[in-house]
Amino acid sequence: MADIVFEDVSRVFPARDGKGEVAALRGVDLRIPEGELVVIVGPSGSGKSTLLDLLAGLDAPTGGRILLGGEPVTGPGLDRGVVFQQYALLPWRTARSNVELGLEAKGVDRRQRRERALEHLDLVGLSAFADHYPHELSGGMRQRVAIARSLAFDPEVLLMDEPFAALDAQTRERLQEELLGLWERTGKTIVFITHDIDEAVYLGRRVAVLTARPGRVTDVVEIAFGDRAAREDLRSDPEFARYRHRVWSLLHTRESDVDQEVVPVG
Ligand SMILES: Nc1ncnc2c1ncn2[C@@H]1O[C@H](COP(=O)(O)OP(=O)(O)OP(=O)(O)O)[C@@H](O)[C@H]1O
Repeated sequence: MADIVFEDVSRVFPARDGKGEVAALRGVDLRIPEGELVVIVGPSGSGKSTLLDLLAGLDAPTGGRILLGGEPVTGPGLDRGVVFQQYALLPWRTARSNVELGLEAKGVDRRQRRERALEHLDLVGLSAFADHYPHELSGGMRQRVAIARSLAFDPEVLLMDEPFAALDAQTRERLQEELLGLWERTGKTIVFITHDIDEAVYLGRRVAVLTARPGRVTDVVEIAFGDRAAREDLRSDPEFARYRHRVWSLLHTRESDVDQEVVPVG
């Protein structure tokens, strides 16, 4: 089972002004079962991006360890696809050719690359735009291409760092809906980072709440709406408001920890 386990994970950076240290994460414990959609929510500066970078293998913890399928994460790998806030598409490549990128790295032959790219563009509703360049696409479409690119090389885990934050509200809601559909169809493990409580409650089957810096998981809220499809406007549902309040309360419990941001050394 490709479960993800954070065991007492810390990440301390040297302060940018050269004086002391910044503890971005301290003692993070979290288990994410395979196939789960987990949202990690936390205030600005609580170490959300740091946590995702560690899981992506783009950075290493200064304490504790992260296991994926029982193996410690020691660097980036094709078992994890990452989608960032900025689309990170290559402007000189078409949508299809951008989706093919990861497949090239995997050594997939040309014909299969093309097929897989088109299949995944279809999955995100962009078949008709395969030959368009990023500048010819809207923000939402570009982010869909980025998602298709991450899924095309069939990673076990999809890591998403505030992927919809730069989009307008309507597009964001549409992409949230699409992401849920994608998750149901593909059964991928998805770790989604956001600072937006509504987004967390709407998407997450479990919402892990980080304290203010240094980030630590205070609680994991299980979200179970029963029959989502039966509710026309889930966000207006009283149950949604209750979950929202629960997460909000957890986010506001440990703000005094901000004082610990800089720890002098020596
Ligand atoms: N390379 C670095 N060097 C020094 N400090 C860093 C470094 N990277 C992150 N930090 C600090 O670690 C803390 C957590 O940063 P991080 O970007 O992970 O938070 P975040 O929760 O993603 O914030 P936001 O929601 O604002 O993007 C911040 O105080 C940040 O300044």
